[in-house]
Amino acid sequence: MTIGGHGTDGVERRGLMFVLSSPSGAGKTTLSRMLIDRMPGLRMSVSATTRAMRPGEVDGRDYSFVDKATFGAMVKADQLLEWATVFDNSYGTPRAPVEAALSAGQDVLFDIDWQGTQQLREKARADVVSVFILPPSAADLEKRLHSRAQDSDEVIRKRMSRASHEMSHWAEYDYIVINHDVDEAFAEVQSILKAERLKRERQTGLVGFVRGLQGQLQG
Ligand SMILES: Nc1ncnc2c1ncn2[C@@H]1O[C@H](COP(=O)(O)OP(=O)(O)OP(=O)(O)O)[C@@H](O)[C@H]1O
Ligand SMILES: Nc1nc2c(ncn2[C@@H]2O[C@H](COP(=O)(O)O)[C@@H](O)[C@H]2O)c(=O)[nH]1
Repeated sequence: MTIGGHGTDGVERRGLMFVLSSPSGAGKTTLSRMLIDRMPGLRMSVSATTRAMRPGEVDGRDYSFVDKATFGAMVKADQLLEWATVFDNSYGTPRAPVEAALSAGQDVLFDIDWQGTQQLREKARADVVSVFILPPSAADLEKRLHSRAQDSDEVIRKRMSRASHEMSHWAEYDYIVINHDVDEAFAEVQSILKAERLKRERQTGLVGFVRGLQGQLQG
């Protein structure tokens, strides 16, 4: 994957793939929206899905809502960077927008499950930074799924019964954030992104930058 661009300080930097995963309802969509609003240089990856649109969701913003045949054709044409079946529906990351954003020096934010994270890691290990969001308790998780008021009781039951399995993948992630308070969790996730952007190996323009500084000192 071709990755490169300029950091906000003008030093060339490799774009990174910032992944948030969690059991359903722990808060990754909420945290993703806050990150996109408040962190310049970060683009959301809009997944394709065969699941039905929820009230308030917008096609092309929250997901690209496609039928099963279209999703199958995208898989066949290798248009998805990763894909998985979650809660009986297919979800996948369209490849082209991600590659375009990374090539333009932007970081890309993914709200995907553990299966997708594993696939991204296999493809671009050095560029993936993964964060697993945990709920403070099972009771809070259930309350959040109900308070979102977008899924039937049957769907919520399914998601609660999958939560333990989803959570069993926590140790595969680089960072773990417990989402007690949304502002605190946001501050933690934001700190991770800021620190990862400054990693020496990501700042590919540093050699030239430091040489320039040394030239100024000598001249
Ligand atoms: N720290 C928090 N305290 C209380 N409620 C929260 C907190 N974080 C998120 N919520 C609420 O919990 C509900 C679920 O959050 P959200 O939709 O972000 O979860 P999610 O992990 O993206 O779920 P899914 O995987 O199903 O998309 C939302 O109504 C959101 O406003
Ligand atoms: N592997 C992928 N998982 C994805 C993708 N887009 C979303 N998801 C995950 O699916 C579940 C359910 O999402 P919901 O919007 O129906 O609540 C959640 O864990 C998402 O993170 C994707 O492109 N690939």
